[in-house]
Amino acid sequence: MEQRYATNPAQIPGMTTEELRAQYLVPELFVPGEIRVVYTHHDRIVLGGVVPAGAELSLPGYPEIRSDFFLEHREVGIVNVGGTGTVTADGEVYTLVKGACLYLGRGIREVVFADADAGAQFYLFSAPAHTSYPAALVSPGEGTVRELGDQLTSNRRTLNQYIHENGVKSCQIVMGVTELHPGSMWNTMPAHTHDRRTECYLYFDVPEDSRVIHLLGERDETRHLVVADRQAIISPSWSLHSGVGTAAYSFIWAMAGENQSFDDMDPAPVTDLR
Ligand SMILES: O=C(O)C(=O)C[C@H](O)C(=O)CO
Ligand SMILES: [Zn+2]
Repeated sequence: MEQRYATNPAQIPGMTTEELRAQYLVPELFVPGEIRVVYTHHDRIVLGGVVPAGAELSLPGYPEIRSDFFLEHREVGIVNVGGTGTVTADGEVYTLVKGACLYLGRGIREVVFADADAGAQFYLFSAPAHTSYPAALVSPGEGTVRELGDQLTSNRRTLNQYIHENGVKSCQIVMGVTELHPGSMWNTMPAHTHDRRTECYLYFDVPEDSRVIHLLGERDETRHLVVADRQAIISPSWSLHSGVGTAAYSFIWAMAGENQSFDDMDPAPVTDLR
C-alpha cells in the first residue's frame, strides 16, 4: 500500500511541479487485474482502484492498517466508473452499473469484485469507522440531486449526493458524483475550503485528448495540476479544490473528517484568489 504523509500549506510555495504531483496526484489507480490502494495520512483516507478484467479480486487486509481484514476498523464507498460489475460482501451480491454507489460498513469480512459484463472499474474511498452502518446501493441519479451553476459562466453541472447526512448513513464518509453539462468546464467555482475535512476527487469521462486543470493550495497561494482521465487528487483540509476542463467531464468527490455537513464550506471568492 502506497503511503502519502500529511503536508502543510507552508510547503506549497517551494514545491516544483513534480513534487506537487507526487504529493497530491494519484495517477494510476486503475490497472487491469489489480487492486491498487493509496493511504493518505490526511484524515487516514484510503483511495483505491479495482479492475477485475475477467477475474475475481478479493480486497485484502493490508499490513499497513494492522487489521485482519480491510473493513475491520473502516468503512468504504465504492463507485463503478466502468462497465457493469458486481461486489460481493460477505456473500451478498450487489450489481453496480456505471455511476452506481455502494456503501459497505465496518465489520464486513470478505469483499470480492468481478465483472458482470466486461470492463468494470471500481473506485474506492475508505475512512476509519467507529461503528457499523448497513450496506446500501444507490443507482445513478437516485441520490439527492442538485443542479448548480450556469451555462453563462461555463459551470452548469448536476451534483448527486449519495452517502451523506440525509442519504446513505456512514460514520465519516460523504460521497457523490458531479457531472458537467456539455459546454460547461468549471467545477466548484467560486471555490471553497473546509478546514474540517479532507476531500478527494476522481476525474473520469475526461476525453483522451483533454485534461482538467485542477487548482489547489490556499486561496492566496494557488497552484495547479494537469489531470487526465481516471486520475485522483488529494485535497487537504486547508486546500481549495476546483478545476476547469478542456472539455466536459465528471468527477467523484468524497470527504472525511470532523463533520458530515456538505454545506459547511469556507467560501473563497474569485476576487480573493492569487
Ligand atoms: O461541482 C461542485 O461544486 C462539487 O462537486 C463540489 C464538491 O462536491 C465539493 O467540493 C464538496 O465540498
Ligand atoms: Zn469541497
